[in-house]
Amino acid sequence: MTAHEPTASVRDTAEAIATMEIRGAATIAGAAAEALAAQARGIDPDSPEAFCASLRAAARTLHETRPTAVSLPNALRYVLQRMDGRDVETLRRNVVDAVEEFVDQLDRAQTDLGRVGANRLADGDTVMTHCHSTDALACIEAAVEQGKSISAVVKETRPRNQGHITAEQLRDAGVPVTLIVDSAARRYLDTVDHVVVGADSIAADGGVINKVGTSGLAVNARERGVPIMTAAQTIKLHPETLTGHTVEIEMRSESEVIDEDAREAIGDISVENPAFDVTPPRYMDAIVTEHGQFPPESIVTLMRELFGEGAAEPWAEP
Ligand SMILES: O=P(O)(O)OC[C@H]1O[C@H](OP(=O)(O)O)[C@H](O)[C@@H]1O
Repeated sequence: MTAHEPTASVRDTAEAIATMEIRGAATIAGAAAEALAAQARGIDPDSPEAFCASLRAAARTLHETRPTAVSLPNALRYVLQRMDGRDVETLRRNVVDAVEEFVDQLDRAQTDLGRVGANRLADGDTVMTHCHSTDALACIEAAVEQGKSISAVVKETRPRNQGHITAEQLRDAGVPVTLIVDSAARRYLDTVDHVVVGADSIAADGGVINKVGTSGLAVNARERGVPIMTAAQTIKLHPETLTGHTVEIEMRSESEVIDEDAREAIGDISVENPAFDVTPPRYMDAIVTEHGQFPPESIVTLMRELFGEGAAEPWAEP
C-alpha cells in the first residue's frame, strides 16, 4: 500500500455503502466520517502533504459509492475542512476530533428535529411511512416519548423492503404497525392523519429527493388532504443546487427488481431501477430540521446561511 491508497477500513466501508449493508443517508454520513478517522489513525506518512493527500484519496473512494445522498459529501467536506496543522500528529488529531464532533452533531440534530416533528403529531394519530428513515423515526419516537399514542401504516417499499426495518423499529418503540404493499398506499391514506418521510437530499428550490415512490405518495396525500412532512437534518441540504446543479438519481441493478429465473422466462425486456425520485415543493407541507420546520420553498434561506453560495468538492484543496 502506498501512502495515498485508502486503508482496508475505508475500502470496507465504501463496499458496505455501495452494497447497502450500510444505508440511510444519516448512517452513511456517520460511517463515512468514521472511515476517515480510521484512515487518519491507520497511516504513517512521511510528510503533512502525504497525510492530506491520503485523506483526500480516502474521501474520493467513499464518495464514489452512491451518488444521491448529499449527507455523504457533506460529511466528507465537514471533516476535510478541519484537516489543519503543520505536522502529521496535529493533522491526525484534528481529523479525529472533527469526526467525533461530526458524529455528535449528527446524533444531536436527529434528537432535536425529532422533537420538532413530534410537535406536528397529535395524540391518537396514525402515521404512514415510506422506506426507512432514522430522521422520520426520530419524530414518531419523540411523539411517543411525549406520551402520545401513535399508530403506523408502514409501506414495504419495494424493491429492497426497507419498510420491514421501519416496522420492526416502530414495533420496538411500542407503536402498533400495519404493514402494506406499496400499491395499497392510496387506499390506506383515508385511514391516516399524517405522512412522515425522510430525505436523501433537499434541493435549493425545496424539492425533496427521497426513496422512489415518495413523490407519488405526496401527490396522493395532497389529493386526500393528508399532511406530509419530510424529516431531514441539515446535512441533507444539497449545497451544489444553490448554483444550478441537479441531484443525480441513483440507478441500481435490475437484479433488485426481478430474479434471474423470472428474467430469463420473460426474455427480451428492459428493467429499470431508480432508487430515488423528486417531490416538488408544492406537494410537501413541511421540512422538519434541527433548526425548526420550514415550508419547502423557504429552505433556500437556511441553505445559504449554512453553506454560503455553494460548496467545493470535499477533497478540494483550500
Ligand atoms: O438519514 P435517514 O433519515 O436515516 O434516511 C434517509 C433516507 O435514506 C434512505 O435511502 P437508502 O435506503 O439508503 O437508499 C431512504 O430514502 C431514507 O428516506
